[in-house]
Amino acid sequence: MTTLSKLRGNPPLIVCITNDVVKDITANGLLALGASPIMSGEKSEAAGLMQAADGLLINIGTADTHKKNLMFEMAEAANKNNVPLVLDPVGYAASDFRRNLVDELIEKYEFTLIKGNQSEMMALAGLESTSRGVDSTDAGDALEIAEAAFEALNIPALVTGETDAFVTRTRRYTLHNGNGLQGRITGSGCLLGAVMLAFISRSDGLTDGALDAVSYYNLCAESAAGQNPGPATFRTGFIDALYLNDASLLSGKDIRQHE
Ligand SMILES: Nc1ncnc2c1ncn2[C@@H]1O[C@H](COP(=O)(O)OP(=O)(O)O)[C@@H](O)[C@H]1O
Ligand SMILES: Cc1ncsc1CCOP(=O)(O)O
Repeated sequence: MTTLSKLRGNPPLIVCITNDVVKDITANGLLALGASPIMSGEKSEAAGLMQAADGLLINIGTADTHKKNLMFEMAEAANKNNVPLVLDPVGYAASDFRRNLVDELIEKYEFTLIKGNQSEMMALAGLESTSRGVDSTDAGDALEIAEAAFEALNIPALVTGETDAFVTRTRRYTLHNGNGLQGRITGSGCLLGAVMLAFISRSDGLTDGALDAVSYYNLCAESAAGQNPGPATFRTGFIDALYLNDASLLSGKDIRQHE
């Protein structure tokens, strides 16, 4: 059985502590895919939610002091219950608050995966970045950035952009599907973190789950872009594509393994 069929047959509960901009697209994207999203804003729910959860996403896009405490409580409960934990360091270099929050999260908790765009991951890896906000302003070598991020953080790392790169302790890949319209809607990086958790929670291994997730997601974007030339209809078509396609779409994946 494919990971996508397993996911659809047994929808994973994905808890999303995510930013205020993308809550809607994250919930709708996960539901369309076949997963079960829940957003939370209350730290006293952490123990109970993490006993039932199949994944926890921490996305710092609109974090504040209240959400920081919530993130710590949830991450601790996720680690206690061995719940896969993904970190999206949105706008890492944009402020000291964001940098300190992410650095503290990484120091305190065990993350299954960290994913970010080139600018975010460059800054995290200690490389010089031109970043100012939440969008990537850099155009470097995705694989080199992912390697540098893994080396600096010791966490499996996905760098997103026109080319995506995934690096673990033993494996290095680049992924070449996707469409430029993904950069023209807000939330396409944020939703990907949640989708990755859904796949990882139903996959036999982190790498297979991560590669299937990114490829399926980006192939859905390609198919939606074919029929929707502008961002607003693309966004709708993309959610439809997450629902309408099945694992056979993955025959179009373009993944390259590197030595
Ligand atoms: N120019 C592009 N061509 C193809 N895919 C893209 C392009 N830009 C972004 N993507 C895809 O969009 C998703 C979000 O990536 P990115 O825009 O880098 O993240 P963020 O929204 O966090 O800045 C990823 O799945 C990535 O592969
Ligand atoms: C615009 C914005 N501001 C804070 S979070 C956010 C959304 C970022 O979403 P993505 O990085 O997935 O495009």
